[in-house]
Amino acid sequence: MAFFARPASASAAVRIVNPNTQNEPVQPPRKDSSQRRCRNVMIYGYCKFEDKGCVYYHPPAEEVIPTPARSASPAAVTTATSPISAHAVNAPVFVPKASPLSLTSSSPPSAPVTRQALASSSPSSPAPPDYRETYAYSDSEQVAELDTQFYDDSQAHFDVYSAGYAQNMEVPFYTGPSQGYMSEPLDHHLYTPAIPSAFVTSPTDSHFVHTSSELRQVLVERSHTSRSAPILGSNLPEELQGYHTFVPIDTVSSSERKKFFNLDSVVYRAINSTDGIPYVLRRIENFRLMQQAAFNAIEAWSQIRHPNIVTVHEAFTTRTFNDSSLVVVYSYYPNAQTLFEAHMKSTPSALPQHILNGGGRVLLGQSHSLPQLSQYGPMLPSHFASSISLHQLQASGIPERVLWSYIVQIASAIKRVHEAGLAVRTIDATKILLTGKNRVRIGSCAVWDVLTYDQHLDMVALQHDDLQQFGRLIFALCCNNLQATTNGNFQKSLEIISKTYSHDVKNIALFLISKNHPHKNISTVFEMISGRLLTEFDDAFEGMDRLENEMLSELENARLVRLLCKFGFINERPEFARDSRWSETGDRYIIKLFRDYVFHQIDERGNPVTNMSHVLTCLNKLDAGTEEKIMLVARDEQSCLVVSYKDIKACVEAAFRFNFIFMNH
Ligand SMILES: Nc1ncnc2c1ncn2[C@@H]1O[C@H](COP(=O)(O)OP(=O)(O)OP(=O)(O)O)[C@@H](O)[C@H]1O
Repeated sequence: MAFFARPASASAAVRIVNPNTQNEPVQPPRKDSSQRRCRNVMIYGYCKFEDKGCVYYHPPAEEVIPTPARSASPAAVTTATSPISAHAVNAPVFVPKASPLSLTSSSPPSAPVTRQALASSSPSSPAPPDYRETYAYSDSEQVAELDTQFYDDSQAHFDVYSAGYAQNMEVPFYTGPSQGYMSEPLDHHLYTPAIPSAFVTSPTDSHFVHTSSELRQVLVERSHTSRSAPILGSNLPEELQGYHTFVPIDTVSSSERKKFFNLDSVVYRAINSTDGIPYVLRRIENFRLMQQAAFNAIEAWSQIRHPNIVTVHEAFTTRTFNDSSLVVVYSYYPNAQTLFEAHMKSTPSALPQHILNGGGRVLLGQSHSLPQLSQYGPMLPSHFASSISLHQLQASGIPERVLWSYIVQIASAIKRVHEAGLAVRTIDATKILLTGKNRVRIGSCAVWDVLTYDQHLDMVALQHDDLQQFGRLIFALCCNNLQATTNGNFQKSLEIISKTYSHDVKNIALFLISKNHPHKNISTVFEMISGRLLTEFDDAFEGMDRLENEMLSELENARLVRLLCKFGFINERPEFARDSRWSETGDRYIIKLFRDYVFHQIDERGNPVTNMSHVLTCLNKLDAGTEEKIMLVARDEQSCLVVSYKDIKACVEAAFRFNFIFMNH
């Protein structure tokens, strides 16, 4: 009989051998099934399928060492040939291959074993061991739950496969019924559970981070956007200053030229050849650089790293576009929208008429209104849906909580810039980007500094102007109108703010747009909004907790992919075909059997079992190298190995190292 025996020192694997063939040096021809001793008898001393069509040999009762009495305590069930406990190795009941008739006519799975039934079962009345009992021994608390699960699953399996059974009689490999895997209890230490509701203020929503499923959708959409292909025949340069694959971000017809305030401007996404990362290139058309020193501002801006500022990377001039253009390069945020696009640009066609007529008006600042708006979600980009729905309804502004979040973030960005001795100069709804849920970043920085270099403007005045722009922005957002403070709209806008928002909002907005205020600077602004900062901190930290939790579950993927790669490297190497024993010996043999155990399970009708949770459970346990033991059965069913995940992990590591060394020499 051929089997693999690891040196005792190298592995804790326990071999379960067939006693009839123990001394045979080579693999014998396969016996007729009727002569082969039933594995259930070998393991459990008993086969519950003996009278139900099991074709294997069942020795008379006196030949079999009796199975120990059942007990609710973790009793060991020993076998005639193995000193180990079948329960201890989680050995599933061996269901014999039998004629289709005998199995299809077998009775449906037995009724579930309840905790009461287990407790009342007499120790002196031997019964076929049942792997439900394994759970009872290991954790009695789980029995009731597992019983139900087991029974339902097995019933379902019975029905699902019964039709196709007769066609699948050539069973190449078998390790036990699939029900065992379906009811396998997960070791929750190996999995990342959803964040417990006690850890967050709201189990479903958080201010800065989407729910898990939304987050995934948003990230996938961003990934798609940043990989979108360039438009063919767009006449864009193939390469410019180390950037390639140009894609215009905001495609507009030539009749409606985009403006950077009053200058013609185009925004592209392009990939940097050095780091392979996409960037945004803002091109200002027809700009002639008179002095190289104008780029000093770019140098200063590129030093600024702030979570609410779109980082400036570099700038250059070019004639590639058949004019003289200034190009400033920024970090790229896929699917970013300007505050104007997100909150002010009307999309009337996307809204039902009764809403447009005012019937759907909702009170601002009351977050409980938001869920009702989800019905319009599909028309809106999902990543902004929860924060912009109110605005898409053309109500007069945005919720107060969101507004304060913007105010705090923009104030923080301004403070950083002013402290660096610069002025922002682009605090405008068309230049501030919404890059995530309630996350804003001031974009297009530095362009004005280059454009107006020769005007030698006073920095203090420019910083003062920043605060006024900030005030105008708050008015615009509250009133949903870019012209809220001009064209005679001021009084009306003030009324809207007074009616809709808190006194604090009105105060800060008025303070910011005021002229000649003696103590007007960004530090005073922070004194005024200090009461709102803690809410931002709290929400930001909660967002971090959520993201960390999401990250944890993704880490599992990386671990599992690495493991799968190792399997791929080790198993069935065609270049070793000359050595037919390549995967039949040593560590590789255990790995091969384990691979079968994980991926090539078949059910009692010979159908492949594609149970992902079984695969994930096994791989996670393998990665963790647990002490839990499993029984691996050779393809010829002549030998079994009882090994722990820890042993298998050691085998994988050793074989992988061997492969690696071998391939590198
Ligand atoms: N750094 C960036 N990352 C991702 N997208 C950006 C970035 N900067 C700008 N965009 C996007 O490019 C598009 C055009 O930007 P632009 O500043 O021209 O906005 P706009 O609304 O067209 O303003 P204007 O009315 O002044 O032309 C906007 O949709 C904006 O979201």
